[in-house]
Amino acid sequence: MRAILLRRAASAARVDVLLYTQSFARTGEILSSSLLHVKQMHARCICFAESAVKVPHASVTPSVHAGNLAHYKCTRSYASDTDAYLSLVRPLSSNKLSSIGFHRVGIPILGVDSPEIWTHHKDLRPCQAILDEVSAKVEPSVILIDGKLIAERIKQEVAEEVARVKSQTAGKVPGLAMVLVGLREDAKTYVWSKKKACKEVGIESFEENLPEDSSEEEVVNVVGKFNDDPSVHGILVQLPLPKHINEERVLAAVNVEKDVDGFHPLNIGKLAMQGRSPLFVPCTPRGCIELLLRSNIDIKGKHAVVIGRSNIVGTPAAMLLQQHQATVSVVHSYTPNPAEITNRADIVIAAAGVAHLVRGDWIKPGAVVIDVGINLIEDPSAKKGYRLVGDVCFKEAVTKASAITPVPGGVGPMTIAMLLCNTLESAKRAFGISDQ
Ligand SMILES: Nc1nc(=O)c2c([nH]1)NC[C@@H]1CN(c3ccc(C(=O)N[C@@H](CCC(=O)O)C(=O)O)cc3)C=[N+]21
Repeated sequence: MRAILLRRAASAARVDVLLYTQSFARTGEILSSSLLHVKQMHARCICFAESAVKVPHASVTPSVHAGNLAHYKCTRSYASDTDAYLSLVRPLSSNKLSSIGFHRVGIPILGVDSPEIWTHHKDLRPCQAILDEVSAKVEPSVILIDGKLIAERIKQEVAEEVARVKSQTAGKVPGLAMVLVGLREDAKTYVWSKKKACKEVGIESFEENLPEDSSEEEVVNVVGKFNDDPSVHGILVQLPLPKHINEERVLAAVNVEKDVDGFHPLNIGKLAMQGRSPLFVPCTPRGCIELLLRSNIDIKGKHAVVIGRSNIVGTPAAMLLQQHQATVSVVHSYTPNPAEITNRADIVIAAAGVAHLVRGDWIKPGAVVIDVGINLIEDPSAKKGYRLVGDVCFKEAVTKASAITPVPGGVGPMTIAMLLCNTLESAKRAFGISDQ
């Protein structure tokens, strides 16, 4: 099964090297040294990890990204064999790959097992190298959409409203519960920043940390406990969950009236329908729209292109843009001409999870670019040795766009601000308090 998937993926992506491992975290160092070879060969490479971990290890991610030779994307979990399976650490030429069976067959790859792998890194010149050449050409009129600032304003509004709720309910405040399974570093950071934001605006936060090997039953039980707790108005199950846990079942267990992430099928379903109002809209897509609205950017009648089709960003973002009267195209890893389609967009929302996927030539002059990506890339000049970049090659796009969000400081802080808004709205519904 795994061999078939790997072969399919390799032929789809026209890669030279395929690295496969059970977990980036465990095999980081081995991968790093293999990737050095890859780098020297100027090969195209894809790394797979069985665990759905995308970013975490500085030791791996920067190497993967070094020189933009590689793009990687963790796929869904496959059959879980025993040891870390690092079979294909083979920096081979394409010819050699063919000789061992990795043909460029070009078959369409469809079906549930198809991994989401982007294959459009045509230009192997690292984005960084081009940057300095173009930086002189930046349009002075381009608007930098400051997500951090806008999120701060929203947090102030939320804080004022929380105070009003408190005074009208003899001291009751909104409550947000977070369920974290396992000990992923990045997840802990996110949960920490969400708790901090809650504190800033007067929302009470609850946290339940479950061990990585918890059973689905245990996770569902914790969700149930928060469902029954009247001081909790929002429940957030931090994603991704460990692979032995059925995400669909856990998310469906969240009381739809406390689903501040907006991931409950009923909320998503209503979002997809005309004339229905979901109780909650997913935070990141809502944050993108809010950035547009608060920057006085018209959505109505505009052509919007959403890059990526995930359940948590791409798909709900496309639905939300339609609710706002945009004409929407969704570009994904099987779209043959993503640059061409994106180049027709007035508004681009990039949510593919691939660093620097969107290059300058993808952007129509004057387009508005919202970059949802959060990717770590190697940067020796940075204190930690890596830095955060988006799905958009910022310095190229900034020469074309009329407005653009940075990473960090763009969509990220808005996700948290929208979570606070959703929690506040939920509490107001529970307390029977209307908007003033
Ligand atoms: N059930 C669930 N709901 C989520 O909303 C959810 C999730 N699971 N799993 C993980 C992702 C990721 N996420 C982020 C939130 C804020 C920033 C953020 O504030 N980023 C800052 C900086 C971060 C930094 O510097 O490290 C920025 O972009 O400026 C990033 C990422 C929410 N997620």
